[in-house]
Amino acid sequence: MALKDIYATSLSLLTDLYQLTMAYGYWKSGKAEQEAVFHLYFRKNPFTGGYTIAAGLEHVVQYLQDLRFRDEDLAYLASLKGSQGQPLFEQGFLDYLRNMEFSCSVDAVPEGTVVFPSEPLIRVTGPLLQAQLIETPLLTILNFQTLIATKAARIVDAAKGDQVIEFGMRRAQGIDGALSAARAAYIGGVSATSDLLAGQHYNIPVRGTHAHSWVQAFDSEEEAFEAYGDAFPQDTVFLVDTYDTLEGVKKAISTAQKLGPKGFKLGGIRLDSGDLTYLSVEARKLLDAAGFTDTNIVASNDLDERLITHLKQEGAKINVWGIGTKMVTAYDQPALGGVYKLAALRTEQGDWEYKIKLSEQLVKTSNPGKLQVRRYMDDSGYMADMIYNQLESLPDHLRIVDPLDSTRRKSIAPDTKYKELLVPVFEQGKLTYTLPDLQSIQATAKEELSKLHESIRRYLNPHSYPAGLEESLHHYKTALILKLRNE
Ligand SMILES: Nc1ncnc2c1ncn2[C@@H]1O[C@H](COP(=O)(O)OP(=O)(O)OP(=O)(O)O)[C@@H](O)[C@H]1O
Ligand SMILES: O=P(O)(O)OC[C@H]1O[C@H](OP(=O)(O)OP(=O)(O)O)[C@H](O)[C@@H]1O
Ligand SMILES: O=C(O)c1cccnc1
Repeated sequence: MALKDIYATSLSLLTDLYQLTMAYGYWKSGKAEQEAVFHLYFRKNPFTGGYTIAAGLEHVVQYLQDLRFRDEDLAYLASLKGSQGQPLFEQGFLDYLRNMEFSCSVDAVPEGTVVFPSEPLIRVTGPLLQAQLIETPLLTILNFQTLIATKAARIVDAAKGDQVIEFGMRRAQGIDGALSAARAAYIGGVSATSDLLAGQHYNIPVRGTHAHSWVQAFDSEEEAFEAYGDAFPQDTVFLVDTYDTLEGVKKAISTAQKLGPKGFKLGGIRLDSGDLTYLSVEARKLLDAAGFTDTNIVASNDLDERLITHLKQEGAKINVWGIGTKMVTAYDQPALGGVYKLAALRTEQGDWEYKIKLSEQLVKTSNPGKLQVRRYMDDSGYMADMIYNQLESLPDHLRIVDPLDSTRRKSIAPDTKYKELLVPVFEQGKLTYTLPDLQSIQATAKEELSKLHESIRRYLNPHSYPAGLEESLHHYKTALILKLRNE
């Protein structure tokens, strides 16, 4: 199948084999329709940071809206054989899949929202078979986009108001790695991408300069700049480091002076190697001395939030940052590690039975119930988050238990303002949520970050934001762990 056709077909098989074998097992044992609650959450903020930006929900919605097993999907499943050559799945099960319509309720945290460990980004309530089947694609989509949106937000924060352009496609982890990263990076706050496919599909502004090969293709740097300037007289950026950076800056200036009378405007110069502080300071002096005071200095070369911060501290005169590899590959944390866990099952009597996954490490033990996250705030910003079980009534006096030290508890004063993070997205399979456009999501992320204290946003040893379990949920969880361990 041609590459372009893969993404054009059904994504119903975008899941692990074990989701289908479990689905078959649920169907055979009569558990397929049993009502279940699953939560998708992560356990640690990425990049040893203090926050995470939720991203990817729009693609989850599109995937779920289109979740139907077509003839070609079922034919493939019918072709799968066990070790004895017998079909893996019975025809009756394949017929069940053919008629299956997505009927779960989905609640999710809107894209661009800041989130913290253990908080459900998505909650799925519905038939066990369906709610299980979608685990892998939901994780695939949200883990990656959330990771990249967070990385981009850190980089944009380090750039302190300078423009950041995403240049990563060539170094991304494959085609969707590039496309999804461009979308997520935009949510995280970059101004533009060099990726035209992302520009076309996601309406992200596109920007670019030129490569070293452009300069190499001419007999001299002057000729190269002049030809590019002739072709693009407005806001052109010349890459100046092909041979000798400061000589390149001088040639960019003389070209701009030569083409000026024809209406040419030098938008910027780009530095892509060498000591970026020294070169940007010297380049700024040359540009200013020639009257090009509003010409931008763009820098690229394996940059990330740490290097940008260093360069700024060193006094670099860079005001536009081109960031590729380290943003789209989420350097130096290649995956978010989000998980999807069963938290409640409805019994035959109609009651909810809460479920937990035990682990030697407390942070890896899942949370039981049907969870919601309440975020408390005052006029200066966000104060604390409380994860609670919506199926139980809340006590009058609310306290949040620190997940890392259960002796530390934070009382919530009555009448403290709050919002609930999970909002309805699908009600029994029907989409009830209006998807915001990407520009609004980017604005949401910016506003959300402004509500976090600076000490939580800093990239080095940030303060941890108070987020934990509501006290009665904490007690229930502890009792359940003890009961299961004793059993
Ligand atoms: N002043 C600086 N302080 C800290 N790091 C810097 C500074 N200037 C550049 N860097 C970073 O140092 C790294 C290596 O740059 P270096 O100059 O050694 O090689 P290079 O410029 O990539 O060489 P080339 O691209 O020609 O192979 C890059 O990640 C670059 O962003
Ligand atoms: O450095 P990044 O953050 O990944 O940004 C993207 C890089 O892509 C281009 O490099 P190119 O492919 O020409 O290779 P280079 O690294 O030799 O410059 C560009 O000049 C940037 O350096
Ligand atoms: O337009 C640019 O300057 C660009 C695009 C992709 C990668 N590096 C640079």
